[in-house]
Amino acid sequence: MKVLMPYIRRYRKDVYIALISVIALVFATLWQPRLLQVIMNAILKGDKDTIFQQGIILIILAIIGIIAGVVNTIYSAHVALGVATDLRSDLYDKVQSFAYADVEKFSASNLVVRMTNDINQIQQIVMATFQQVSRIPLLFVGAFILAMITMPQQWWVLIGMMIIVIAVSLYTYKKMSGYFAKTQQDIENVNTVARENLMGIRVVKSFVQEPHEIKKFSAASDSLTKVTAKIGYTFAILMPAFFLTANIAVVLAVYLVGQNITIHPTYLAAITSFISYLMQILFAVINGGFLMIAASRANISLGRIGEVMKTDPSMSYVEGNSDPVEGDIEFDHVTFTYPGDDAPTLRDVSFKVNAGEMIGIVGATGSGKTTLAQLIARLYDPDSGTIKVGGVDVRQLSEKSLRKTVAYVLQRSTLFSGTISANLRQVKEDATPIQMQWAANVAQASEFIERLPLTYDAPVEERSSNFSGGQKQRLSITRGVIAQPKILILDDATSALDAKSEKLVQEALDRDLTKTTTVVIAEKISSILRADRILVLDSGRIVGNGNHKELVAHNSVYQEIYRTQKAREGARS
Ligand SMILES: Nc1ncnc2c1ncn2[C@@H]1O[C@H](COP(=O)(O)OP(=O)(O)OP(=O)(O)O)[C@@H](O)[C@H]1O
Repeated sequence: MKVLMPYIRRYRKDVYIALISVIALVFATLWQPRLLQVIMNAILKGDKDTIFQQGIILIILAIIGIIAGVVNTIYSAHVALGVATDLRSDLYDKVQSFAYADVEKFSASNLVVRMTNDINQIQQIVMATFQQVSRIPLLFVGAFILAMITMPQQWWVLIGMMIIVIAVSLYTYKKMSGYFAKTQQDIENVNTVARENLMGIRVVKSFVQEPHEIKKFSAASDSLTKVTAKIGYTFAILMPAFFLTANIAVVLAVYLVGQNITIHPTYLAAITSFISYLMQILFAVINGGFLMIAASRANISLGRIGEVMKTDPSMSYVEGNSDPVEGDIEFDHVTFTYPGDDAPTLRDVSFKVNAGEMIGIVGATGSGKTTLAQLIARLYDPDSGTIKVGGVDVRQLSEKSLRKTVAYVLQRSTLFSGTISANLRQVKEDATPIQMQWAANVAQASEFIERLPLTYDAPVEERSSNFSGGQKQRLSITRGVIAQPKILILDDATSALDAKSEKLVQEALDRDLTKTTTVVIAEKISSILRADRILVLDSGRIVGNGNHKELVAHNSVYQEIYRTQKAREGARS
């Protein structure tokens, strides 16, 4: 609730209107049976004046009720939609402020569910709160008092019905809370399975994994179906049970009153009014139950949203200069462990790279190459040691300055849906067509971009599905070089290019980005032969630092990798 109150306060005016309209609505609802009673008695007496007068008041009251109901719904919706929109936007901003490790901790699909499904739950409860919360107690107490006034001798029928209905409601509420918590968890599981499947659809298809994937999805979906069905069954039993209780109360009241109706004809009007109040009490309890169930569901959602809102980004940046720094890189005794891991992935790593140099990083799979690159871009901070870029500790650089200095191109390129130029302008807002063309030339992308009907304004579909793997990599490199960064990290970023294109990219980088420090992580040694220096990683340690010739002559790990690759190439040719 603490999370929600500041958001609700922003809509004070709408809240007041919603609450005032509820009071008008309750008044109209409660007063109508009373008026009916007066009119019925007047009919029995043949008092036309009273029938006419009270009839008009009854119509006015009904109109007031309708208007108040509509106004209440409109303003409750204003508050609910406003709160949900603001909360969603703040949640999104919060997630944007997260470090990479924080997003990994929650998982992307989990955060998506929190931003969509959980926010929807909250929207619904806020709406229900301003429609029902003040209405239910007013209606309940008002109907109870008026029922007692109308037929005081039937007090025990009233109390009996209330005890049964409230007891059943409380029991169901307790049971339902557990079901709703499980529903939320199951929705998340279904989302995770569906998301993983759809993101990896090519792998699923190519490895004929559909039956396995269907089984996985069915398990998650079945669990959700089961718990949803349990909720449905409980409601299916609950509603008729409530109405049965109310009907028994009505029959009992009618039976008891009916015996005396000839002696007291006014009882006829009173019993009609009494039954109306009984029904209003029943509706108040049912709606109260629904509200409690929705509240318990929303409370879980609120907790999940609060958890994200309360999480401080595990990494913060200093404010300050947004200018890029020079391209030197220095690792000084850097050790790094992934959050939650026991053993470090990088151990006591030290090396220096001068601005403008090209360095290659090689090592067996899992040796820590990507991790090392991620530390240069400060996606994580090391456990110990320092990383300097342009002579400054990366922790002392503003985020803008670091992003302007370091461009990181990944093997699995992520382009955003929109257009090619919009993707390039994400890195360089004021990129001109000539600059785009230059960057595309470096990445060997201009040839295919210029064949597209809309060239640089060509659309990029979701997950860039309208481009081939090689084209995606070229576009990513284009985006990486467009701002002429001081440091360019290519993390296996040319793996989908053929040898000739890869060579052309390398030559263009040498020719056009002479001042840029290039860090190339490559599986193939042929990709880094021309590097000024090559770092050899083995189980998170640097075991070699030299050029190709030196390493081939003296470094056993490098020799092993080189030999294995040569043998593989020999076998292929
Ligand atoms: N986000 C993560 N959380 C926990 N452990 C991780 C994470 N990312 C990588 N690792 C682990 O760190 C080790 C090094 O991974 P890294 O990706 O740096 O290796 P790599 O040398 O780039 O491998 P490859 O050549 O296969 O890309 C691996 O054992 C990997 O399982």
